[in-house]
Amino acid sequence: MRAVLILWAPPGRCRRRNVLKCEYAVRGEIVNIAQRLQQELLDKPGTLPFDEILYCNIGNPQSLGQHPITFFREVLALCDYPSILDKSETQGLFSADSIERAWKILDQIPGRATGAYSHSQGIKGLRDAIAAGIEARDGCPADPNDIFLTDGASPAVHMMMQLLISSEKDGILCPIPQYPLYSASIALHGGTLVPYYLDEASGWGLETSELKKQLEDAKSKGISVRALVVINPGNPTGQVLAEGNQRDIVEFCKKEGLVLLADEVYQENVYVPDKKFHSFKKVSRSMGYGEADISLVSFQSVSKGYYGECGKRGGYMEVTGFSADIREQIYKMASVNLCSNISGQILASLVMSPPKVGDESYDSYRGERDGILSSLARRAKTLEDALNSLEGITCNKAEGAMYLFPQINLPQKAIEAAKAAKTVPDTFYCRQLLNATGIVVVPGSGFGQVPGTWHFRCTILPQEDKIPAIVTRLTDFHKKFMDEYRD
Ligand SMILES: Cc1ncc(COP(=O)(O)O)c(CN[C@@H]2CONC2=O)c1O
Repeated sequence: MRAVLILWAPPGRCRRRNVLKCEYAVRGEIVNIAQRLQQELLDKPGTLPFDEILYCNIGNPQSLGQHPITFFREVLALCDYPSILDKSETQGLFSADSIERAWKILDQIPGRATGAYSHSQGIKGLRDAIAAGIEARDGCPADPNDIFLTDGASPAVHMMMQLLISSEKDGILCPIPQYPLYSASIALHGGTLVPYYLDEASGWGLETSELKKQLEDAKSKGISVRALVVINPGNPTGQVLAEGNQRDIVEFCKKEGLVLLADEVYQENVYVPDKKFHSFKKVSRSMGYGEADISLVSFQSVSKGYYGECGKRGGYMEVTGFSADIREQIYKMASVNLCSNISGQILASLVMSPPKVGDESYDSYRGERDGILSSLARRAKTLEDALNSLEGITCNKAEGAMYLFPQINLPQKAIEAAKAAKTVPDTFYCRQLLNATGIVVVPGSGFGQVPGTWHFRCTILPQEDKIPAIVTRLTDFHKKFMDEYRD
């Protein structure tokens, strides 16, 4: 059964209240304190117990020293300044296949101008390349007309929330812990977040019994649940779903007529040998479900993976299983923003259609890609082991994505001290950690957690030579903190 979207919005919804309700902890209170401390380090060197701020709050790899992929940047440079292509010295500066790919892309852009508006879904030739990449990944057909290129995955998520939510009676099932883009977008659009709790004891497992329970609970409160968000690999939790679990989720959405919003921005970030990324598109088609059976929106981004091109703002949503009139509304929404930026569009096509075996750049591309991913896997393991060695901390493995999300069993004295400081315990801990070490992490309360449990999220992104210092500073701080607040 296909999901039905209500495209009518009640008059007088208080948008100002929605803005006030909206929160985004990844760049919240702790980061604001860090930026003040950063200025203090500049203004008054030597006055703080550390000499640099280590930003472990945001999945922003290149801000922490990760290099971009050479082939991607060669193609971008050539596309943005095509007259280089006519110069004889270019052959010696750029690989033959990046020159060839740049010509191919420019021939697909009207006027060969990356400064021109494009089709509101994105340049058709680039969507062809992305669709081909999806087909190569999944082994099932992908239609370029189902692809909407966006300025990162974030605006695509906002667009879908705008379409799905018409009042606070419209609910969206979201994982807890969740990436706060979802809670923020649902708040901004005046909807209701319907939580389903991931099971920390089973490595952040997603049980369909929990989905059913939360769905029924929402219905009993008069909430009409429209969609189910799944983030796979998970942020902040780092789990990679087993294919059988994904089949159960597809079955659940089909049975309940829910739109499946599959956030797959970490699809290239899988670090454990016993897990593999399967797209929900591939899983649903392998179950024999097609356009008429399930409404599925798959999100991808150029911000993650091994490319980490966060600032280029590229990504897409693949929209399948919606009726023509709803597709028309989605296109209308996209057209209001005219188009996404062309560099982001080009990058999204390169991410989904990178150099192949035999291409001149393949070996260097493969070396850069594997080097980054193997380093991320090592950093994840080192930090996971360090966290698990600390008193009162348990940390599930980061099977994928870019984060660790340890649980801290805080002494009652620390909980009382947090209350006295008019803050919640995990924020109190993160604030103390920052003030003592310069390490910036995000309190678990910014992602949601089982009431009475406390966590923080730390990225695995600082370069490997920085990891020992982070482990040392964190370990020393934690020992002192636990001694100070021991019951
Ligand atoms: C699960 C998930 N979906 C979407 C996005 C948005 O990506 P775009 O850059 O394409 O809009 C992010 C970004 N990750 C945020 C940003 O850094 N740290 C985070 O947790 C994310 O983690």
